[in-house]
This record gives sequence, structure tokens and C-alpha cells, in this order.
Amino acid sequence: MTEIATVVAAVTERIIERSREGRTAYLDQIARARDHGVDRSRMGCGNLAHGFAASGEDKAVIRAGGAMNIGIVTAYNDMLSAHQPYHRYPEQMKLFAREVGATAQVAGAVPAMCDGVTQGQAGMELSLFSRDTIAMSTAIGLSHGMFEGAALLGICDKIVPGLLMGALRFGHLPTVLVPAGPMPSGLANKEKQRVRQLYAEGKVGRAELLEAESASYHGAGTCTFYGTANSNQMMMEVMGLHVPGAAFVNPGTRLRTELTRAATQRVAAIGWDGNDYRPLGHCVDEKAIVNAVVGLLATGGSTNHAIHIPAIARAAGIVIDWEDIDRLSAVVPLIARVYPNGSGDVNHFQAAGGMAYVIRTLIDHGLLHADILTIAEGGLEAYARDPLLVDDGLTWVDGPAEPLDRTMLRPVSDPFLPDGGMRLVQGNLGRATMKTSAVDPERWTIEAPARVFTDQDAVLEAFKAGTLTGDLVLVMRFQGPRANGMPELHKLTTPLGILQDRGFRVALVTDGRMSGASGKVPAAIHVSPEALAGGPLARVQDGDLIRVSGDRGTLDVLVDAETWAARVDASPPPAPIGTGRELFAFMRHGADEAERGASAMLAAGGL
Ligand SMILES: O=C(O)[C@H](O)[C@@H](O)[C@H](O)[C@H](O)COP(=O)(O)O
Ligand code: SF4
Repeated sequence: MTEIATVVAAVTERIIERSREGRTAYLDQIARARDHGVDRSRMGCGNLAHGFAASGEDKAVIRAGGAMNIGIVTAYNDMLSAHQPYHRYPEQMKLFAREVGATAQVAGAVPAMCDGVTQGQAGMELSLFSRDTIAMSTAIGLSHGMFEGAALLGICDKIVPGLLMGALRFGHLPTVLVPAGPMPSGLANKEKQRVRQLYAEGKVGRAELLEAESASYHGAGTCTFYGTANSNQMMMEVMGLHVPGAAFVNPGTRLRTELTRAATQRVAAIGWDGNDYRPLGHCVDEKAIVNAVVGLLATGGSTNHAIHIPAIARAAGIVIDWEDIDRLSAVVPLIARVYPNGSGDVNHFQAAGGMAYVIRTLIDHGLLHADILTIAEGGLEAYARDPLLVDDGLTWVDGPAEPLDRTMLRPVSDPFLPDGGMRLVQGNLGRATMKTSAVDPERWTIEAPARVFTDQDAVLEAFKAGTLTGDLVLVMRFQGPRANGMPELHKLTTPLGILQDRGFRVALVTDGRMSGASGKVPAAIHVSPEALAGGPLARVQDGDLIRVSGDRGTLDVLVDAETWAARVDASPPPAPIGTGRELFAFMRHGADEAERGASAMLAAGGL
């Protein structure tokens, strides 16, 4: 076993050991749910009649029992370009289910927030907690007990984590994630960012900016940068929860339709009444969770998963922490450069070899657990293959043995960077996540005076007024889950990027989050404990010298001990109200730390 594979095995073992009690309890619970839980065979006639009353041509089959009824949980809405294609999926999937003697019904819908629409707006303060709302909504749908399998329609940031967290509480059900794919490439992301910087400097007007944005986000499908949504798609491949190669095929194509058919019919083939039962709770085990982290590190995925993966893991009785991620990051090389970590987008990534190539090279070097229980036959090896249209449907062929574009993809033996670049940085300011893969190594360590803010708009105003300039560490505090719901602070990327381009040494330190699409500026994010929970960020003052170091893994304020001891916490801003934020106060009050998933739902549920 190679040295790097030894580390992956050791981290996996450490997680298995730490999770033993919780995982055993979880597996017992889903076994009980299978044997004694609510499902069609144990429901009363009245319950059943209500369940199939409006099922039309499927009524006789559902009423008779004996064939799988698939519960579809859909996150369709027109706000997310990525989810708009789901509009017709349930009708298609009912047809596909009938083709194999099964049935499908929409068990329920879940809310889905577009972080792009809410970025920089008040709605972003609901974003993180929309994940748990989605988990609870998924449970509401599946709680009808009418189903022997589930199909989850969701792609974007909080939606896949939320769907999985909810469905894992019904882990006795075989379950598939059904994606819809990325929109075709429009205006290049780097050009979009260039126009944004010109606008921020007053060099172009709103008309030009809107034109650029509209040319970038121009149609149905997932946005083409490698943010949290596309990191989700990568994770579902390395966890084996899609049909192989479903992640990055564009919507509205015949191949996409055939992949949806294959997903629907695969669920029907892995139920408990057959001889190949593959329940979700067995698929999502410690090895699958480690695969998700390895895939994230190897492809330079979204920092939001430093919060979501621990939350998903907890829903399956598994405990993973930032130390695990840091240890894996030290040995998992960066083998993909997709915007913001490079120039190309996910369509270019797919054309360069995509997930089939990534999984091939990672398995070959012992960095992925190939022996996980996947929804497809053949374990993870099946996911090093690409779907191909043939006359009577689909087949799968081996992915490329070498990258087809070495500016986008590299083998593990010749990576872009020797490590995955998502580091734990810690010191007298707390513990934080720092993504170095998108940052010039020259800027992995920044030491500069603090400029302290609690509001994004105030930062943008100071930048516009020319008073935010020079070498600086921007401290954005009271942005944690308990303060205001831990919004993404992606709007800060533009002014900080401009200061950096002007040659200043800048960094961001915050108890908030960044977008998966944030890059280039060094940032220590998710600082825990957060300022509102007594974290040291509350005591930082303008002018304090702060050192953030991805090289050394440190996060410190350089103030003498006596001065620091005399400091008192700054007063927090008032509790957020308006745009529905007051409805989420109970989630803010109960949220636990980012490292454990920042979830009031999991904390209150004793998970
Ligand atoms: O984590 C993410 O990937 C982001 O939340 C992403 O989903 C969000 O939509 C970005 O804000 C889009 O980027 P722009 O805001 O730059 O368009
Ligand atoms: S990737 Fe982000 S911006 Fe694009 S549709 Fe999904 S949530 Fe919205």
C-alpha cells in the first residue's frame, strides 16, 4: 500500500473507531425500520386508500402491493437554473418505473434556495438553515410509508446535503440521487469576474455588468463554476449514489433522459424483495464519507463541505472532524483545476475526462475506497466508466486512461499541487477552514493589521470610499450560525480581489462562510467558536496584527497577553429580522459549531 493510501486507511479507521457507538445505533435503527417500521405492508386500509387515491393508472399496481413504489422527493422550482429541468421529471419517472413493473409517486417537495439569487441579500441568512429545512421536508415526504425505494431530485448547495440528511433517517430504503446536469458554457467565469471588478471600480456601468452576468448564467442547468452544487455532483459519484457518470451530462439531451430512466429502474432493482438489497444507510458508511472528502480535496471543491460532510455523516451515525479533513488534505493531491481553481468550467472538465478519469486515477493510487456499496453493481470501479447511448438505451465504457486536457486534469502521479488544499488553521483566534488550492502559494501566509466589520455592505462602502485599502486582514465577525445564520460572504471577493491585484497583502478572517465559487483571496473561514458564542473574534480591534498561515496551519492575533486579557467582547449587532429571518431564530439559538455541521436539528435530535 502506498504511503498516501496508508494515511487514507488510517483516517478511515480513526473515523470508524470514533463512530462505533453512533453507527451501531444507526444501523440498528434502520434494521428496525425495515422489519417493523411504517411501510405499505403494515398500513391500514384507510391509510393505503388515501395514499393511492389519486394515483391514476398506477392505482391497481400500488393497491395490489408486490411491486416497488418509489417515493420521489423533488426540489423543483424556477429559481435555481439547476433545478428548473426537474419540472417534468416525475411524469417521466412514472413511465420509466412502469417499464419495469414498478410505480412512482411524488412523496413530497422540498424548498430549494438559489445562493446566486440571494448572494449579498438578506435571504442568504436563511441559506444554511434551508439545508435542515430540506432534511425535515424530506422526512415529511418519506414518512407516508408508501414506498420501498426513494429517488431524490436535487443538485444545489444545501439541497443535496439536506435531501441526504433527511433520507438517511429512512436509511432502510434503497435511494438514488437523480441530477439534471450543468448548463452549456456561456461567458467564461474569469471574464464574468473581470467585468465585476471593472464595475466595482466604476469603469463600466450596470448595463454592461448585467449583460456579462446574463451571458454567464444563460439557461437551464447548473452554473458551470466548480462551486458547492457541482461539488455535490462529484461527491454523489465518489459515494456511488448516482448511476455512474450522471453528474455532468447536460440537461435536455437524450443521454440525460436515459440516465434518468436508468436511475429510476436501478432503484427498482435494489429493493429488499430482490436479491440485491442496497439500502441508503449501508451505502453511506465511513468509507463513503472518506471518499467524499478525498474527492473534494482532489478536485478543489467547495469549502461549504467542511460543514455539510460532517452534517451528512452525523445523520448516518458517523463523526468526522476538521482534523480528519486536514490529515487527508496533506496527502490527497490536487488533480483538477476547474474555475475558481482554474480557467475551465465543469463542461470542459467533463470533456477532459471528468469523474470517470478522476475516479480511475484516485482508485489506482489507493486514495478512494473502491469496495463501498454503490447503487450500481461493481462498486466504485463502475464509476470510472462513462455512459454511452446505444440503440436500445445505455451502456457504460471505460473512461480515458489519460487526461484529455492536462490544463484541467492530471494523474495523481503528476498533480497540480501535492495536497488538496483544504486546511485546518488554528491558534488564539480559534479553528478555521482555509482553502489554499485557489490561492497563489505566495499568499498562503498573510500578516497585516485588522480591519473589523460586522456587515458586508459597510465593507463595500468603505472600499468605494477608498478607506479600505493597503495591507489588511478583513475581520468579518458575528457571521456565525448563531449570529445570523452563517451567510456566504462571496460579495467580499471582488473588493478584496481588487486590493490583491493592486499588490496589497490581504486576507479574510470570518466566522461566516464563503461561496464554493470564491477563490484567489486567502480566507480563514468558519472560525469556531463564533464571535457570538464567546469566540475570540469578538475581542479583535482595528489595527491588531493578525497572521493567517496556510503554510503553518495557524490563525493568531499578535497582541500581548496583558492587553488581550483586558479586552472585552464587542457588542453583537441586533438579531436579524425581516425576509423571514425571525422564523429561523430557533435554528440560530440551537445551532452547534460549524465543525459539527452547524445544525440545530441534529443537535436537538441527539445525532
Ligand atoms: O457555494 C456556492 O457554490 C455558491 O453559493 C454558489 O451556489 C452561489 O450561487 C455563488 O454565489 C454564485 O456565484 P456568483 O455569486 O459569483 O454568481
Ligand atoms: S449553482 Fe448556485 S447559483 Fe447556480 S443554480 Fe445552483 S444555487 Fe443557484
